[in-house]
Amino acid sequence: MQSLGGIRSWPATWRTTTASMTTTTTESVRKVAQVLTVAGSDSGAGAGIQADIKVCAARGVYCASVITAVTAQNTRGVQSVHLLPPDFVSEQLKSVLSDFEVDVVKTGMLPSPEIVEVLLQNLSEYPVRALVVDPVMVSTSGHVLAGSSILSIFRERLLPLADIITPNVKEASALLGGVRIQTVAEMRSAAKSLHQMGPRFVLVKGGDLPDSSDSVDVYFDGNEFHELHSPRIATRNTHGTGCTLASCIAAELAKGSNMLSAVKVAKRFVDTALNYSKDIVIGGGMQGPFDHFLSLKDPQSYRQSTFKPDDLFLYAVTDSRMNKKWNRSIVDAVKAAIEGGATIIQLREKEAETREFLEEAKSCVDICRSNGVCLLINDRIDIAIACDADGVHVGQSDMPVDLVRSLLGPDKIIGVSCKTQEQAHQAWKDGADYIGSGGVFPTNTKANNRTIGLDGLREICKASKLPVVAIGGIGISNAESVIRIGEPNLKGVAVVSALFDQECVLTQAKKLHKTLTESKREH
Ligand SMILES: Nc1ncnc2c1ncn2[C@@H]1O[C@H](COP(=O)(O)OP(=O)(O)OP(=O)(O)O)[C@@H](O)[C@H]1O
Ligand SMILES: Cc1ncc(CO)c(N)n1
Ligand SMILES: [Mg+2]
Repeated sequence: MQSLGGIRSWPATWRTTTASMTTTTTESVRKVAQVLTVAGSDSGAGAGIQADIKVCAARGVYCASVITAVTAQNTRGVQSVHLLPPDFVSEQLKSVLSDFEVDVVKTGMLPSPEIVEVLLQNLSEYPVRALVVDPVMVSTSGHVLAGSSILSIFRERLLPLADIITPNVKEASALLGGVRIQTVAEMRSAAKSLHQMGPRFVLVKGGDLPDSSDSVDVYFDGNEFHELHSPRIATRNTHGTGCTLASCIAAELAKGSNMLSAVKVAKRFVDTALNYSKDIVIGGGMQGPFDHFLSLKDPQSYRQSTFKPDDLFLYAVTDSRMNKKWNRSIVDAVKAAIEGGATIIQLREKEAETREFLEEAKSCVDICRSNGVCLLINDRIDIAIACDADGVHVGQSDMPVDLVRSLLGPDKIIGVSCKTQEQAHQAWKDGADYIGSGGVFPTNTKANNRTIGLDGLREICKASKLPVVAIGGIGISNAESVIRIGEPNLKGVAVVSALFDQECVLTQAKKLHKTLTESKREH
């Protein structure tokens, strides 16, 4: 199996370009990111194959399905399980893997060692870029979906091939021979022991951890731990959270994300979907399914699963003249800014030729996506659509926000520059996601730009229903005074010269990140 280190990336969704229907000489081809789920069917459709297909569809990724078992299952529990013959599972695997360009295989219920065996054989014959193993063993209702007979083949042969495994606390305990896991400290030590079985990354899920007010998942990459916290949502609709999390990781990997970014997006997706569906009623039992398609009904909360206001913390805006002056490409500038801690990137290229800009923007999308950082394009809606950027930033004399929204669709982020309370209100009414406010201090980057000062910034923050990022003449020496205004919806600062009109972008980004972090801590 190829390692994830060499992961390829491409514009991944089926939105990106349209194939020409009329030309006969050159056929335009769209690459679609593809996941194959190898899992069991849940007749209640909250977990298993049905959840996997829904998640991938919601994330813009194609999902093929090889069924290992059929369960008679509802919100009250699992009534019966029927295993498919291993030979027939193998037939399905061959059908899909010999025909499709599968990027990532995700496994769920693998109910017998013979079925794991045919999976291993097919994976050696048809390598894929990444393998996500969700070691499903017991349903939340307590029914055994895969018994102890699968433990040894899991430990010895499947886990060593996995890029990531995602056990819940019970599954982690079973894989480790029954160790006690009841605290986050015990989850950490379980993650470490599981890592020694060979997977490249381990995520121990804490949805079922007793007595915790947070829902904590522990991620281990072999060196470092990350604890992913989210408030525990009070709902009965948690059936299928595990399948959803693993499939969302697979979908993000298929689109080109690195592992930690994929896991973070997946955790946020589960959290947003659970929150959105916490009071729906489907079925009469204790374990209801939730709604994966919130994007169709509540676009704003869907956007929040990829963009959150805190992403505005250190907002880097590129400038073609500065890159030319320091003789570096946009791509190198963006790489250095991200490495130094930039949390969102905007490409603002006023003089670039369209064709060249588009190619550069595509490369920047790949870099940003693999680092889990959103990329916005200034003003050029056409470029944003063509390179599948995460959104745009527009000024008051650019295209109006409601039109931008209708062109970009519900999933994309829109930011607007606002100097007055009225403009801030309008931006909110038109469906923007954040506003940029300034110039806070005088600047040379933008000619004839009125300075609003810290007082003007404070007024706009008070009036704005949207998160605010401050812009204009901000750098290491005055960033603290901006943070110090202490308005809760002021989420960060946007900078141009302070990063890009500098000899070393990386060093300046690191310094500014440190200054902002310290200022935030103190105020
Ligand atoms: N009530 C909740 N509120 C917020 N997040 C939750 C809640 N329950 C589970 N999660 C999150 O959902 C994800 C799946 O975790 P969980 O431990 O429930 O997996 P699982 O037991 O394999 O799920 P399944 O119900 O599919 O068997 C984790 O990221 C976990 O933190
Ligand atoms: C088929 C199936 N797979 C996985 C799970 C775990 O949620 C389930 N309940 N049912
Ligand atoms: Mg659970």
